[in-house]
Amino acid sequence: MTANPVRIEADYLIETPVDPRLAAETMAGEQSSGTFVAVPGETPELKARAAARVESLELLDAASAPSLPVARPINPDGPWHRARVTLSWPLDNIGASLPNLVTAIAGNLWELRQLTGLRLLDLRLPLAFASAYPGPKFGVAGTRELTGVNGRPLIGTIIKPSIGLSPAETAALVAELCEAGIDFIKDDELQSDGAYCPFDQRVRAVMRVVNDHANRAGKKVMIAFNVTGEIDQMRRRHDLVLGEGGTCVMASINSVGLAGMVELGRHTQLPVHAHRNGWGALNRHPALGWDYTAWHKLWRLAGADHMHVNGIGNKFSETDDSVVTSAKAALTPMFAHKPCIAMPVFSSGQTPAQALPTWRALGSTDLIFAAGGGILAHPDGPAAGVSDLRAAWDAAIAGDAAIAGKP
Ligand SMILES: O=C(O)[C@H](O)COP(=O)(O)O
Ligand SMILES: [Mg+2]
Repeated sequence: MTANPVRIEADYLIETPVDPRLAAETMAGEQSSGTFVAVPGETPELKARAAARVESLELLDAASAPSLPVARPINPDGPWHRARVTLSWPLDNIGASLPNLVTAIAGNLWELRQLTGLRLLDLRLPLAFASAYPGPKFGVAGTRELTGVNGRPLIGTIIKPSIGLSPAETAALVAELCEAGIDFIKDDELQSDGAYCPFDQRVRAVMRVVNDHANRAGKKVMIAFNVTGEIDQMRRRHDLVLGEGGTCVMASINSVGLAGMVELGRHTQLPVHAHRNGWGALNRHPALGWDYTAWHKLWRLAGADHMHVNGIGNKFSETDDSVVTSAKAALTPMFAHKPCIAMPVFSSGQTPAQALPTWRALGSTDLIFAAGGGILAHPDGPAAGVSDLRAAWDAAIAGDAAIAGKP
């Protein structure tokens, strides 16, 4: 059997009380043909075919204490070396399969007692993944075409209160926002198909006002309806949105999982807005979990057209640098022939004050800038919230910092 030379690569930050080279070899072994002890069948031929490999290891500063607990610590007094490690796997171990990719690059290795810290930083996938998965069907260009917005970000909001409004109340708010000139509105991720705001009734009520407005004003506002659910429900909800003339669906990607998102990505005839709620559990501790740069590639391949990246000066715990790195990653091509660009969505405590710093940090207008409280809590009402945000972005792009800083 001749080994296929095509390999998957993943970069990690590791922290370990053992020799980092040994720790990296343990990761590679555990995640491919090895286990805690040599087994007879792991022949040199089998290893040549199936073993993961340590491609590179760069020593970094040591930690002063272990970042993560270990029940039976090895070398309890340290030192805890840190290193950047690249591992590779033969593509043929798993084929071009996103769910199995996650098991290979991000499976049991989180639990290894040889590691007191492990973070997956980035990954590089063979072209077979580009062929096997849909990727975004609309991306930036398709979203701009559907909304008619060019040369500036899409100005958006989130229905607030997030939950509690009836379909008629939701539609009334949408009508007001359409009149105010908004480009994009999304359901909050907490709003799905509850008893007092059923999905079907909400879509019909909202699309009635969106279509009316489009007929009168010639501008169809993009509404990201939250279709999150089981796979059949998502397909059915998507079809309803499409049938009512809607132009976007939203899914909570951690809730529907990779298989759910892949199926939605294959089925969809509309842009898919990917809400990343739950992300904090995968990212918040610096010595554990994923960097967005690695993680978001899974969802882009699965079909995410819009990817949430938090926002500058957000209401959560993420640094501005991390937010901007994520947004730039979403706009960086994954494959030369299939870039899979996803439009970054800045959302979380956003107001007109963040327009200028966002523009300066990103240097691109290819984003959705979604302000829930930042528009709907405006003292002069939602229409004033929309026009202030639009003015802040226009001024930022035109270089007028004074107006862009207006609260
Ligand atoms: O789903 C979202 O993106 C958030 O609910 C944002 O809401 P905010 O703009 O009020 O923080
Ligand atoms: Mg929300």
